[in-house]
Amino acid sequence: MKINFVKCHGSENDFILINNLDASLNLSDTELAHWAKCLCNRTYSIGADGILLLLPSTTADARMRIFNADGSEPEMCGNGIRCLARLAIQQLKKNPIQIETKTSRIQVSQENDIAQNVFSFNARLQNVSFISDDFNLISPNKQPFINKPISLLSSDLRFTAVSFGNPHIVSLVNHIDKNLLEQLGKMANINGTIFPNGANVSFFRFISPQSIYVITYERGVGITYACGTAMSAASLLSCILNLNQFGTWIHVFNEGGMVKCLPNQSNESYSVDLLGNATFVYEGTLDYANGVVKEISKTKEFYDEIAAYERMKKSFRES
Ligand SMILES: N[C@@H](CCC[C@H](N)C(=O)O)C(=O)O
Repeated sequence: MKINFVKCHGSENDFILINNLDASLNLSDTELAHWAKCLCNRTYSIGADGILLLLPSTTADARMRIFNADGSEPEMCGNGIRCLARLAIQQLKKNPIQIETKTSRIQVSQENDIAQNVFSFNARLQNVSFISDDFNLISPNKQPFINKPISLLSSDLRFTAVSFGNPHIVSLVNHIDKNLLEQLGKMANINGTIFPNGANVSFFRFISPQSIYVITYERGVGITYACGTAMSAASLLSCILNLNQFGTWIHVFNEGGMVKCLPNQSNESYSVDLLGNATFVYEGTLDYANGVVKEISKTKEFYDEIAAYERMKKSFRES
């Protein structure tokens, strides 16, 4: 069986995107988890932070499933949904569209390019919550956990817990210490002692008004170039901490580039528009037989897109 895929990235958070809109591919959850572990391996296979599946939906225009590199299935992926949106909008010839995720329905749209020839998409993240069963152990009284210490993680940092479907804790820091982030990320994801289902852990730094930097230890992956839901969480927190203002676009820089976030507050409900690239790197084919991937080949490379994205990144370094 030959399966086509697209290697793509959002802020260099990279994915293997499989179009199964016609439901012709019938893989069990165990097989998909196994595929994610094998295909995301950067030493022996394609290499990626996760696999994305574009599927038909009965409640929206399309459905997304994502599997992390370790085979776990998270609820949501902000960078991934932009890549998936690109393929779905192309296939369905409709813009905007609604995409069903594990816990929500998200409006995605193609927008003006954020930089010349950098295909750009917006995801309106509305299922934002400070209360979630994922935070029961740090907040047994089910109160929002905002800018407070988590003694099991650190004696001096303060964290805010926020769910975008998937659980995040975010800390404002003056200096980014990647080793510390990795250490805390690992601690937050062992044994379910602090978070029953693990959590994504991020540090963010204030650069200037409307400009922050975010780095994330992703549950099920490790430190990535960027995490879309984490950047949305950090931009929201920057407003809560009065560093930025609701209703104003924030440039969120990351190891892999930049996205723009627009945090909004209406009464007690929050949303974040996440606008950024969805870059195709190459198309390829997997030859799959008897439960084993026999051969992986590249069929088309997107050199122009890769170059446009590199130019965008270079322009940040120069400014
Ligand atoms: N990279 C993603 C988040 C992917 C899921 C995450 N690792 C989790 O387990 O929650 C993003 O861009 O949001």
